[in-house]
Amino acid sequence: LRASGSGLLPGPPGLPLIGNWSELRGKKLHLVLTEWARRYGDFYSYRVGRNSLFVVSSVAAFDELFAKKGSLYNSRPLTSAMAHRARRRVLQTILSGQNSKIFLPYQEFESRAVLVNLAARPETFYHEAARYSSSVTFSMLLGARFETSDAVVPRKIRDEKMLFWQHLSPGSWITDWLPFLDYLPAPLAPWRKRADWMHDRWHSFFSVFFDRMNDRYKRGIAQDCFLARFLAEPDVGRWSHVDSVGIVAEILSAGTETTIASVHWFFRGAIFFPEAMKLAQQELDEVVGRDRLPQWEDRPNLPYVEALIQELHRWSSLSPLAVPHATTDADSYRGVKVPRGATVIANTYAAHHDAGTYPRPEKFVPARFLPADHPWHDAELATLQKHYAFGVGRRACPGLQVANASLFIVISRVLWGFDIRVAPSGPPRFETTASPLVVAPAPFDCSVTVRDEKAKELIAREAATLTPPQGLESASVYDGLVMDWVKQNPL
Ligand code: HEM
Repeated sequence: LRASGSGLLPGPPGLPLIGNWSELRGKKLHLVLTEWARRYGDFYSYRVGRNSLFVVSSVAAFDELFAKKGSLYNSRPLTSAMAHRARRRVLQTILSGQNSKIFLPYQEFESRAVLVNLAARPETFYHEAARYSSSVTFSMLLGARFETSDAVVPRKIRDEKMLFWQHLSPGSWITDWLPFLDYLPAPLAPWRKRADWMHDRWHSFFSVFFDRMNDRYKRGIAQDCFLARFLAEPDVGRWSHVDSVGIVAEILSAGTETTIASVHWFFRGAIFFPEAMKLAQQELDEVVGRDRLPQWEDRPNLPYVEALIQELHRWSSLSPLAVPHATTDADSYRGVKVPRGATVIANTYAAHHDAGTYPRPEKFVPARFLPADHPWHDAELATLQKHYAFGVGRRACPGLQVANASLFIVISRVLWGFDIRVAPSGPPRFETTASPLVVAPAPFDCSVTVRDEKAKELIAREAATLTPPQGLESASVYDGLVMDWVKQNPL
């Protein structure tokens, strides 16, 4: 316990000057913070340099701080580019409510393409997940789609994102969110130069997409897409290049990798929890039958598939620490003083893996999210029927509806058409990718086979008739531009 205002704040003791830095270096931050939550409780702080970070790790504390005291706990640390209010408004307008329906034709079409591609080359399922999610976001934002699962652009976006986080953080990404970076003199803060370099690089990379569309718009040849509509707004002139490119960067980086990771976790879950997948297939066969694919209209009649997606969010916890929040004013919680501008991390991974809240948390059991009157409802495991995968409080993910629709249509169709089993080489080891904000399974093998003759026939018919929604161009137009950019911006 360390003194904090009138209270004593639990947390790991750490060393003078560097705080807990050395305990975090090279480790997966969410795992260390979860271990500390077990030791120090659901509200503790740790230190990096002179700065204290507060970690909140239980559903009760999420509700108390991010919901009840929402006006105090839902800002972003000042260094975050995401703090931009106007940008948030635009993003929310595009992504939520009725507008999220703009994505539906793309999700509809691309999920059919997934079936066709999986039937032809089942071993590419890992890349196909990336093609699907990238195509949905690119179609909406830029009016372009990826035809093949080995496209260069989604991989480059991911590489740049990894680089972004690695370079902004000397050892631990969270330091980017720390005000103390700003106070250290330059010789003690070599990362600041790197951070500037990385911000410039990030902006320059996403300008490739923005500038091309801007140019097409000016020449009157832009296809209908969100970016073209944004450029047509009367007050667009008030937006700086940095902010406009920032919208493109945020949608491409926040929207794509998360959905890709979800689909990867789904395939991994299917290998280890076949009984859950069998129940979903049983429901699909009863509700949809074997003569057609699941459609949007089926969604309300497929509660088990819906529950499977909720459980996927909880079980995977792919954004384990959400995005750090900051306080807008000083507060006191459980007798502990939380200063104004403090970084507050919602450890949703820890909450999702707390056996008191979600019994047997390591198990993938969709039945815990089924309504109580459903015959497959699992009363023993169903204590809390909500999760925090999209973050906490007012800052929660604006892409929630888009993401859930993307997942519903692709997961219901894949389960309708395919069996997913352990690969002949055996079950995959547990390895995750190193990205700090999004944790995904590293590439792995599994066996994906068409379920029956009905599925085979229907997918063959799809293959013969599938045509993309009108007005979309091939995203390969960006391949050359992105590769030229890579050449001009070597590491
Ligand atoms: C499985 C899919 C997804 C997950 C698990 C997810 C999760 C999250 C989380 C945890 C946050 C931070 C919330 C907080 O601070 O408490 C976030 C923010 C955000 N997400 Fe998502 N997300 C997903 C899909 C998407 C999609 C599809 C889009 C857009 C097309 C999107 C756009 C954003 C944006 C723009 C923010 C930043 C909002 C802000 O800073 O105010 N996300 N997401």
